[in-house]
Amino acid sequence: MSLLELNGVKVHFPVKKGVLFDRTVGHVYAVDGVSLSVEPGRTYGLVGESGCGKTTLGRAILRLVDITDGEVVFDGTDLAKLPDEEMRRYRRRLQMVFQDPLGSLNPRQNIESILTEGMVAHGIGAGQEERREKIRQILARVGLPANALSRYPHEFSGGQRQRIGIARALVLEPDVIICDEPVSALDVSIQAQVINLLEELQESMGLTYVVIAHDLAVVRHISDVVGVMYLGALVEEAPSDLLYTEPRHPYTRALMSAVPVPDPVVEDGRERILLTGDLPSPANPPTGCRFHTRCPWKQDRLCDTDRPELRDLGGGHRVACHWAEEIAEGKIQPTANAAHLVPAPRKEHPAETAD
Ligand SMILES: Nc1ncnc2c1ncn2[C@@H]1O[C@H](COP(=O)(O)OP(=O)(O)OP(=O)(O)O)[C@@H](O)[C@H]1O
Repeated sequence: MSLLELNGVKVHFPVKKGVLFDRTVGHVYAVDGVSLSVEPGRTYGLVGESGCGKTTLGRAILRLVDITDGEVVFDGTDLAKLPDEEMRRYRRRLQMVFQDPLGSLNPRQNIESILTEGMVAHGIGAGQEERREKIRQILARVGLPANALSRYPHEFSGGQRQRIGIARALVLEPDVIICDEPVSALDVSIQAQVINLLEELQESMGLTYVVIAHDLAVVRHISDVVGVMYLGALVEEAPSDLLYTEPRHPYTRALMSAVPVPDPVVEDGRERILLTGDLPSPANPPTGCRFHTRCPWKQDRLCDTDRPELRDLGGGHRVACHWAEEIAEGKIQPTANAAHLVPAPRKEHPAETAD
């Protein structure tokens, strides 16, 4: 049974004009009909280009933005329709860790004050001493010294500040943590440490994660299931390894082909898809399949008229492309009008030439 289920979630931001910004002249379709589910204790990774709606979707789960339509079912309750008063009871159980730890920590508060704030608001801990003890335990769990309590955010390194951000979520004893680009502001050498910490905490505390990131390697490593977003919609979803080895949507294939592979043997024969053209505006998305304006496999039929829904390919693999099977079987060849396929030159390997 899933702990978190999204059904047709839409977040449309009104575009206002006029002297008083009182005239709605259109909408930004930031999230436009996303359905997915997250199992308890597992990690759902969300990837996609900047502006595709990942953060807005994360914020919608926590109801930090107004949900235009759809359901956000958490532990059997649709949060989208809950009155604000009742939503408060659920807030504690769903927390967010942000990309920029410094920007999300008040520089004038010491760590104890930052961590205590949410506990007081949610009635956790009987008094100051009990809360302090809990904070000490959590700081130890995230690998920070106990003397961090009286220090201020600027006194810590980027990686330590992200640990503080994680501790701030953990003191509230959440079930779900939405991690929005949790390591992209950190040095590469520190990224692995924070990812490992998130994994350890998940294991020991039974946490459920939604990890939002543009870095495919990070998402692959940490996620059980990965969803790929393009212009406000999921275009593909699969168990992590399956998605990376058998991407079926042209957009996913393009994303994957842009990731450098350290193994030169793999690199040689690899498909390279260079997407041309800008990402269309979410205020004016293309008709039909939203990817058709940049798709190397675009067909004259269906692509620009019918918006594809996610279809089940089996094994938890879902794809929103009319022609996914034909493309995979090589029955449809790429056209060069919207993107170039650049097959890498096949180099000879010593193993192949040695006699
Ligand atoms: N409050 C808002 N009002 C109007 N438009 C918004 C608002 N918040 C986000 N948007 C727009 O919605 C779209 C999706 O933004 P979002 O931040 O969710 O994308 P993202 O995939 O998380 O990108 P990034 O990785 O750059 O954060 C963008 O076009 C953005 O400009």
